[in-house]
Formats: sequence, structure tokens, C-alpha cells
Amino acid sequence: MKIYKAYAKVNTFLKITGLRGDYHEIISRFMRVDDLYDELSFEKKDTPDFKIIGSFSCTTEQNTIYKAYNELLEYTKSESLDKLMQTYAVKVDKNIPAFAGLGGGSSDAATYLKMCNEVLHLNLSIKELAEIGLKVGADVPFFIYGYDSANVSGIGEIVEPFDEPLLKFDVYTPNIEISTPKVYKSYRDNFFNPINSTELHKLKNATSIEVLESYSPEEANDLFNPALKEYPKLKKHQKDEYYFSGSGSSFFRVI
Ligand SMILES: C[C@@](CO)(OP(=O)(O)O)[C@H](O)COP(=O)(O)OP(=O)(O)OC[C@H]1O[C@@H](n2ccc(N)nc2=O)[C@H](O)[C@@H]1O
Ligand SMILES: Nc1ncnc2c1ncn2[C@@H]1O[C@H](COP(=O)(O)OP(=O)(O)O)[C@@H](O)[C@H]1O
Repeated sequence: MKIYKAYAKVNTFLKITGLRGDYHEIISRFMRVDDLYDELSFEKKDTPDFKIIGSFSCTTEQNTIYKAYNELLEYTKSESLDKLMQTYAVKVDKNIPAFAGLGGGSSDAATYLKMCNEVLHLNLSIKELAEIGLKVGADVPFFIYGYDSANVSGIGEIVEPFDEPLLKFDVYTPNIEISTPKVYKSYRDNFFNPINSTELHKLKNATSIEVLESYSPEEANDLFNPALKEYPKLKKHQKDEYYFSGSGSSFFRVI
């Protein structure tokens, strides 16, 4: 059976531009991490119930892959999708740490959607897959598009490729389970200060290296200070030259 790679990402910068209901609008540079990925495949099974094989800390119902299956079924009403998941389990060799700001769950969901589209010849466009994926999580569209580097805005649904070399990262993930909603809420309650349009324009056009060379870790990621406030233990894991990815807990350095 074919093996599909679900890559991790880092946010080389992440700035808040405003609010949208309970969500925050962002401008963020997402970059694929080339040497960190989960491996997904379909594996024949004996019982008809939906099955994910792999080591997860959540239930099947909470798994982003199961959520992606439900959204895809809702959108396509495909009987062949139903049949596929009665006959095959989704096997996941999990390498991306969870609660890490590396988008592991989102990347698995995106990869699963692309696998189904390919295997079942659903003929869904990338745009349609990104729309379905957005219902599973804000990070999913980036992984659907599959760019090496992209400016991601809105709440995650606007994905524009950015032309720059793919960087190599040393990623370090402290064993701290960070809640993304808790970090965003802390930003809203304690640090709310959306960037202006001049800075937005500058960031959108700067390379990741240019941003990392001119911004401190706190400046490059608006969620770093809120994460430090909510999870003070993070502080002792902060090392020189390491930046914070998404809502954490991972730090990364360009190598
Ligand atoms: C912070 C980022 C940066 O890439 O990712 P992670 O660090 O979690 O990987 C994303 O914005 C997270 O994306 P994701 O983890 O997919 O978020 P979702 O599951 O859609 O949303 C979880 C919760 O986070 C908050 N949320 C999420 C995205 C966003 N733009 N604004 C928000 O306020 C909302 O409270 C939402 O209910
Ligand atoms: N396929 C999946 N892989 C990893 N975690 C998942 C998955 N599906 C659901 N989760 C749950 O999502 C949360 C963390 O999501 P994850 O994408 O790994 O982290 P982050 O959003 O910080 O990058 C945890 O509650 C985890 O149990």
C-alpha cells in the first residue's frame, strides 16, 4: 500500500491582525519541516467500524482524521468513501509530537483528505479540499495546498505561496501540553495589540530569514508571550536563537 507523508510546519512568524468572532485573524509564514512527518496508509481490516491504527492520546471521535472523514462524507455523500472506510483502516506512523505547534493533527487530516481524493477519484479541486479541511481546523488548508512556504492569513483559509528557499530547522519540543484556545484567549485578554497595515505589508514581503534576523522571538510570534504567561515552565526551555512555533510548545532554530 502506498505511504503518504504528512509533514510538520513551523510558523517562522505569526502576528495577529484582528478578531473574527471567537477566532483571531493572523498573518503568518508557514514553512514545511522537511525531515519531520507522519506516515499514513490504508490497511485492510476485518471489522466494518471506522478504525485508525496508531498511537494517539485522543479518542477516534476526537481524531482529526475521523473529523476529516465526516466532513468529506458530508460534502460528497460518496458511497465509495463509506465502503473504503469499512474495508480499510487508516494506519498512522506518528512522528510529529502532539500539542506542539507543529500542526501534526492538521497535517494528518489534510493528507487523509488528499489520499481519499486520489484513491477514490473524487476529482475534488485543491480549493474544495481546503474548504472541507478548514472545517476540521484552521491549519488544515496550508497542508492541503502543500507549499514549502506560504503566507497564511484570515483565520488560516487564505494560503498564498511565498517564494523562498526551504530552510532546515532544529526543532525542540518541551513536554508541555499546550492548549491552542487557551493561548489565543490569553492573547486577547492580556496582550491584544494587532499589527498595523505598514508592518503587515513589510512582513508579507520579507523572507523568513530576514524576519528572524530582525525580530526577537517575542516579536516574531504574538502567541509567545501569552504562552509564557499561561505556561511559565516554558521559560526554562527557551534557548538562545530559538524561536517559538504557533501556540507552542515547540521551539525551532534555523540550521
Ligand atoms: C496557532 C496555530 C498557528 O499555526 O496553530 P498551532 O500552533 O495550534 O499548530 C493556528 O492558528 C491554530 O490552528 P488550529 O490548531 O488548527 O486551530 P483550530 O483547531 O481551528 O482552533 C482551535 C481554537 O483556537 C482558537 N483559534 C484558532 C485559530 C485562529 N486563527 N484563531 C483562534 O482564536 C479558537 O479558540 C479555536 O476554537
Ligand atoms: N491526528 C492527530 N494527530 C495528533 N493529535 C491529534 C490528532 N487528532 C486529534 N488530535 C488531538 O489534537 C490535539 C493536538 O493537536 P496537534 O495538531 O498535534 O497539535 P498542535 O495543534 O499544537 O500542532 C491533541 O488534543 C490531540 O489529542
